[in-house]
Amino acid sequence: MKKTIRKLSSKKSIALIAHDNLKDNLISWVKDNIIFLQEHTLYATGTTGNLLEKEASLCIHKLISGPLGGDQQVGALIAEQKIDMMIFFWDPLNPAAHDPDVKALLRLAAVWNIPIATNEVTADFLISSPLFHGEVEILIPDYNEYLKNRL
Ligand SMILES: O=C(CO)COP(=O)(O)O
Repeated sequence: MKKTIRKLSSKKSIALIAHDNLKDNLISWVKDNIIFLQEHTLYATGTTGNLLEKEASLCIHKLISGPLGGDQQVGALIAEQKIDMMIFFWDPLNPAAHDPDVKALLRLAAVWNIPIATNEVTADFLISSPLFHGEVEILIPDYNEYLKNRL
């Protein structure tokens, strides 16, 4: 597929998500990195977002809780190019009722080529990258070209 360039500005829109067994880990990671994160626009699925607001006093755009559609909402925002990066503390050891939604979310993040971390160590790598703090160009599907070829 033909690609085009998308610019991620230095102020990024970041989705924060954690499965239940990893919510405490995400809360401490966010607290540890609050000085960096508070510069950006933050989104989160329902429970994660409410906990982060309470525990880390951050202002967060809270979506619906994951099992009730929140993962799909994040996926839709990624497809609309409204999310620049995703930190998802994903639990690989526990099956969830909404696993198809999680898979769909990860797929859309790959399609739209945004940086994602699905564990804490990768989140550390992302947040300590110079690219996190600056403007970045990424390659994404050229939607206009894609549509032109199909019509
Ligand atoms: O289920 C989730 C991710 O798949 C997260 O949803 P909550 O933040 O509502 O727990």
